[in-house]
Amino acid sequence: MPLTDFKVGEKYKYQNGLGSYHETEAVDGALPIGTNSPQKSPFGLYNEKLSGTAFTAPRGENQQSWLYRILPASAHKPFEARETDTFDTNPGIHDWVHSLRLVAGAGDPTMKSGLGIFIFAAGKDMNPHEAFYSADGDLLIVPQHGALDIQTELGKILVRPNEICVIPRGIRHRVTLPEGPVRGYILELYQGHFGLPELGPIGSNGLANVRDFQAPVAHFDEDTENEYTLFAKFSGHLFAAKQNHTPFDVVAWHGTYYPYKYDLGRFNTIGSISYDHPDPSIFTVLTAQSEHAGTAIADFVIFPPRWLVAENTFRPPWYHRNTMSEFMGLIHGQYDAKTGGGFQPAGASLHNVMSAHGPDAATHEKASNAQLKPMKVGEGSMAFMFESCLMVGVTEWGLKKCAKVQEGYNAESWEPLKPHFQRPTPAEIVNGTAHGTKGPAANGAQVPHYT
Ligand SMILES: O=C(O)Cc1cc(O)ccc1O
Ligand SMILES: [Fe+2]
Repeated sequence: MPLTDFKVGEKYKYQNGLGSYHETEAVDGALPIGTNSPQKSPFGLYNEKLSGTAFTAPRGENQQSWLYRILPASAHKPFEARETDTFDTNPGIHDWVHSLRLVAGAGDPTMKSGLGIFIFAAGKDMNPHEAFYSADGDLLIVPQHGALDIQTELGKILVRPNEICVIPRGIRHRVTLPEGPVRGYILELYQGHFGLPELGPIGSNGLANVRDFQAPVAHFDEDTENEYTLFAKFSGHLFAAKQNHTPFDVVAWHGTYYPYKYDLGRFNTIGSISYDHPDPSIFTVLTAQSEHAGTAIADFVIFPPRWLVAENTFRPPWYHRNTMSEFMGLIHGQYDAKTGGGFQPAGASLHNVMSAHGPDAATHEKASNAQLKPMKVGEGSMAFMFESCLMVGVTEWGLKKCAKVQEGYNAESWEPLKPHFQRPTPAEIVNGTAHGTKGPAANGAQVPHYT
């Protein structure tokens, strides 16, 4: 069910549409008309451009916004290196910035290539006089527990479990926790940007619909008295700079480069209404394509509650080996390929390039004997996958320090699988009854098959 049906109040206001040109002003008349960079902007604001792509990127890809603010972003003292891996000075309770743990990744932010996957678990608000940005990439945030109140330069966003948000590279933000501790996953995209997948024969609507993505409206604070600390993640390292004014002073903005949120409950899920289990690409919410069309640096894929009606079909995911890597997480409920108990909410799995995987033994047993009535799977459940064409390496933290690795994963999932093969008898072959199962023949038609 969509979450965003109920009112969240005046504090959060959004404009709908992804890839759209948006414009918003917190004070009427703050956007200059017919010019981006007038000699003097309305109300004495500074003009500032924020580029999300090279100036010369083709129009279809170009992303940039114009910000009209009280002081420009450059008005800060020099950055100094801060602890990167050692911020655990206050054990157990971290704010957003210090809660991010790199668990896996591929590539290198200095080359603007690849991605990083983080787990976060924060227990306290960021200080009111702090802000953070990542120069390394776009942050796709998937909360699993608790709400994130994210004040960005471009406005405020509330993100709860079953919603996601994207904060593009460079956008300053501050995270507070209105409902207490939070936990979740982040995919940081070091190259390109997320967009919607092509729909092909599906047609002009379906999957995640454009209008369900929400960008914030402009919101600004006025403070040129207090000292602020600006944290930056740059090439995987943390830096901090002081400034004597709030970074959240953008009175109006317009453009195509902005943060946005999406309620996963609004996803229009499509599946097989005849037979066979389709590829999970039909569940892609957002994709970041490599230069090779159809091959993603990162796909964000979800497994929402849905009806399964396929006839004569082994309905869970098939056993498979993939040239892509598959990092999965569970927001809530149970994933239909893992009913044996190993994969829990807030957990994660990684099936790297060519790692053989599929339903665990309990799921196989159940699904291969189930009566194939229409059935709803995933009720109250939401699993997701970060799928990448890259080989994803696991960090020292992911392998050891987190101390959460499920050592018996293979043993519990697939080693209990039993062979069921029965060689046909010569009589069965002669009688022509040894052809295996026939196709679905839902309408009684003969399905051709060959021996
Ligand atoms: O491995 C997984 O559980 C993810 C997955 C789901 C699916 O329905 C088909 C392929 C696939 O990799
Ligand atoms: Fe898979």
